[in-house]
Parts: sequence; C-alpha cells; structure tokens
Amino acid sequence: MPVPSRRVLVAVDGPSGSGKSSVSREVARRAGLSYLDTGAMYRAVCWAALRDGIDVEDAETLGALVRAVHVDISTDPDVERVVVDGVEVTTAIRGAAVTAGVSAVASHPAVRAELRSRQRTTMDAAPTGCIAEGRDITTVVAPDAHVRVLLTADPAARVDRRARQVEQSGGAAEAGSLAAGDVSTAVLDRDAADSRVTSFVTAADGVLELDSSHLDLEQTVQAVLDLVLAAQAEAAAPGDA
Ligand SMILES: Nc1ncnc2c1ncn2[C@@H]1O[C@H](COP(=O)(O)OP(=O)(O)OP(=O)(O)O)[C@@H](O)[C@H]1O
Ligand SMILES: Nc1ccn([C@H]2C[C@H](O)[C@@H](COP(=O)(O)O)O2)c(=O)n1
Repeated sequence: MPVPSRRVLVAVDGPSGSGKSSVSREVARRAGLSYLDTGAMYRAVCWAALRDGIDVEDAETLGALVRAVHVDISTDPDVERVVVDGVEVTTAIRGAAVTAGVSAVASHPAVRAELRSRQRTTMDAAPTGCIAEGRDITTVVAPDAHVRVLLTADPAARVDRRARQVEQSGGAAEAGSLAAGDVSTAVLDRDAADSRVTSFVTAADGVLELDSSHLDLEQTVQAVLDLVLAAQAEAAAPGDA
C-alpha cells in the first residue's frame, strides 16, 4: 500500500443503499485513510434526542442538544464504534426508532451546522487524509476534496441490496423489523425525506457520478480506489501523476 506524503480528502455522497458505507470503508482500508460515516453522527444525535424524550420536530431544543452532546465516532475503518455521552450506541443507532426519526432530526439547520463543523474538523485532523461519506459531503462539508464522488444505483438495486443486508443480518440490520416488501418503502421514503434538505440525486459541478447498479461491490471499490490512488500520487508528486 502506498504511504501518501500529503493528506488526501475524499468525499462520497449518495442515496440510501447505494453502497457509500461499504465502499468508503473498504477504500479507506486499502488507501490508508481515515473513514468518517457522517450518517452515524446524525443517528447519534437522534438517539440522544430519543433518550431525552425530545420531539424530533423541536428545532430549538434539538439545537441545544446537538451543541452539548458528546459524540465519539471511530475513524478507524476496521473499528465500527459510536459512543454518545459515554454510552456505546453502535448497534442502537441502526435500530428502527432511530431510523424512523433521523431524517427529521437531520432537517434542522442548527443540527446540520454543528455536525458539519465537527465533520470538517475530523476530516482536517486525519493524519493521512480521510474519506467521508453522507449526503452533503461533496457539496457542503468538503467541496474542496481532492476526490468527489456521487455514488448512485437505481432504486431496484438499492432496495435489493438493503433486503439482502436485512436477510443476512438475521433481522439485526436497521430495517430488520420490516416485512420484505416494506424495505422498498423504507428506503425510498427516507430518500424522499432526506432530499428535502440535501442534494444527492444529481452530481454537482466537478463531482464524478459512479452508477453502481451493474457493478458488484469489488468493482465499485476498485473504481473509487483508482481515483484515490491517483489523487495520492498527485499529492505526493504534483504534476508527475
Ligand atoms: N456495488 C454493489 N453491489 C452489490 N452490493 C453492494 C454494492 N455496494 C454495496 N452493496 C451492499 O449493499 C448494502 C448496502 O450498502 P451500504 O450500507 O454501504 O449503503 P449506504 O449507501 O451506506 O446506505 P445508507 O446510507 O442507508 O447507510 C450492503 O450490504 C453492501 O454490501
Ligand atoms: N451528510 C449526511 C449524512 C446523513 N444524513 C442523514 C440522512 C439519513 O437519513 C440519516 C442517516 O444516514 P445513513 O446512516 O442512512 O447514511 O442522516 C444527512 O442528512 N447528511
């Protein structure tokens, strides 16, 4: 694996089930980067709101909560761990209650402002660079990233992937409480809700769209990894890559 002499930032956005987390985590491993799952941060705040009995529509109280809550998220691609105010919530934030409330929590400007700031700080602190994934990383959090990718897949492929994930997890995955046919509604409804506050359907200027509908996971990882390795080579020896 190459050891980059300069830091490289990578931004990946896309709809639910497009493969952002799986692809970004694996690319981070292979390229020696930190990995930031920004959706997990929104989920962590939603978990804290439910813990405190806060209405997910209550913008003012959520604004105070997000500024006070301590969210510790692992950026080691080999360690999936989220801790909120000292409580490990790695599995709890994938549960049905958080999944049902997270789009509403993420819709509040005060929540977004605080988490975006923390996300950027985390990216900038990563020693070799960072790959961050979510819905607004290519456009708002890191529009200056060396590599910016909008990872898409058609709705049928995304619903099928999510259904398989639920099946393989034996019901432990986020949509585990849903009947198979309802996975489709869950995925597509969340996209519709999330689209109201973030733009992840069309690639912004300078953002490369990668349609993974007909690619397997390894092919998708390779496509993003090629871009990242090229950016690392360019950062190490500008003009030679
Ligand atoms: N190109 C691909 N081909 C087949 N399966 C894939 C591909 N990319 C991802 N998957 C699988 O699809 C499932 C969903 O992927 P993942 O959780 O990474 O999506 P996501 O975009 O991060 O979703 P969300 O935003 O809802 O968290 C996983 O089981 C993953 O292994
Ligand atoms: N940058 C981001 C990341 C996530 N969200 C919202 C949208 C999702 O419904 C929720 C959970 O994300 P997931 O775990 O499904 O990737 O968080 C956002 O608004 N902006």
